[in-house]
Amino acid sequence: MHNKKYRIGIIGATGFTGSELARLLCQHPEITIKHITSETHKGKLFSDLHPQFLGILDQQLESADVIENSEVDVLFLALPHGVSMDFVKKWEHKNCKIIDLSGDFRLSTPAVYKSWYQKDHVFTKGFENAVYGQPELFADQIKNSTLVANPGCYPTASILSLAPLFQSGLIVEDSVIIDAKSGLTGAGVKASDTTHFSNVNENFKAYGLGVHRHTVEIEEQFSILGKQNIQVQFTPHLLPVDRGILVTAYAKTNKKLDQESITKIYQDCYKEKPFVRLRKMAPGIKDVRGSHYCDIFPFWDERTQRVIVVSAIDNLLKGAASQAVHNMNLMLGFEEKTGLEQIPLRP
Ligand SMILES: NC(=O)C1=CN([C@@H]2O[C@H](COP(=O)(O)OP(=O)(O)OC[C@H]3O[C@@H](n4cnc5c(N)ncnc54)[C@H](OP(=O)(O)O)[C@@H]3O)[C@@H](O)[C@H]2O)C=CC1
Ligand SMILES: CC(=O)N[C@@H](CCC(=O)OP(=O)(O)O)C(=O)O
Repeated sequence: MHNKKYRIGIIGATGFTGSELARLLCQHPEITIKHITSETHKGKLFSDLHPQFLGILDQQLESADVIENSEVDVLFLALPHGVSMDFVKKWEHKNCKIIDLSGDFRLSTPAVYKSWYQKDHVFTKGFENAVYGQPELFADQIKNSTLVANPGCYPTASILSLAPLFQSGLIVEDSVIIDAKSGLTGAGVKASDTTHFSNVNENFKAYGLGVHRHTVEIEEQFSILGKQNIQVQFTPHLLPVDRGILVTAYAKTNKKLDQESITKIYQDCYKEKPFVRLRKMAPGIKDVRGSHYCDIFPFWDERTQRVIVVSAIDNLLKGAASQAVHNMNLMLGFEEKTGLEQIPLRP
């Protein structure tokens, strides 16, 4: 039997992204799941909570405190923001790599974090080491890092939609509008008024206008790629579906393009990126559901002289769990596609 060398732990395994991580990692050829934690359900079997794992991962959920002295090679934090930072603080001096799925280490400074998350950061030192884990853009830094800040779901779809044009210096500063829609699992496993069936079913609404924390995450990454200070207008919407994010991004360019030239820019940027697929027409969320793909269609609107880019991801996968596994593959030196080649699930 193939010897699975690397041991991993998932803190917060009962949540939506934690259980998606478990699903992917159960089938990963190089790792073994050593610990899965839950505070609310410690002592129960994972498969009692998530029956889809029956006979596959009948492992006991432990309290995160109990595993503090255990050794793992990679620790995934699938915890709410504001909670993850405590665990990074506790684990960062140990000989393990940490992949944090929350927003706690994605931004440039503790001050920026405080202004968008309305919370003091308890582990500001982590900002010095954290690498923004967008594998298509920062693979070299990710390979050498010990702390990866896994990108947010809306930022993943938004950043990949316009990165080629920012890298080419073609975007007119402050012309970017991002209209984004997410399925309900983006809101986490805990029920709330927002996620109540009758508030979501057959409904569709915008939220977080002008204040959503992903605005600054997207702006910071565009500013790095475009080498200038970028502001974006970002509006998220809640879709009455389980999973999926669709982004429609609009921008002005400082040079006249056409469909052929814009297609070429995207082909050049993503030619060696196996999980970005360039489409010939606007993708839908079902085209990527259950997979690690980000499907993108860049369109030049000759009439308005604007670029319109549509991108689609699965928020729980490319927007969270599979992106975290992609980062792990880079950090541990595996082939980047290992364990990530699921074909999208449709209809
Ligand atoms: N859902 C999505 O599409 C995306 C989520 N993310 C981010 O990933 C992280 C996880 O998201 P998601 O899986 O949706 O969240 P969930 O709310 O579904 O799950 C979070 C888990 O964290 C555990 N938890 C909560 N509070 C504590 C605590 N104080 N100490 C220890 N464990 C705690 C809970 O488990 P228990 O009570 O069993 O201990 C819970 O199952 C979040 O930061 C989120 O913002 C990022 C991109 C996309
Ligand atoms: C639909 C929905 O509610 N989505 C979440 C974002 C998803 C997410 O988890 O983002 P972070 O990792 O940055 O917290 C929201 O808007 O708050």
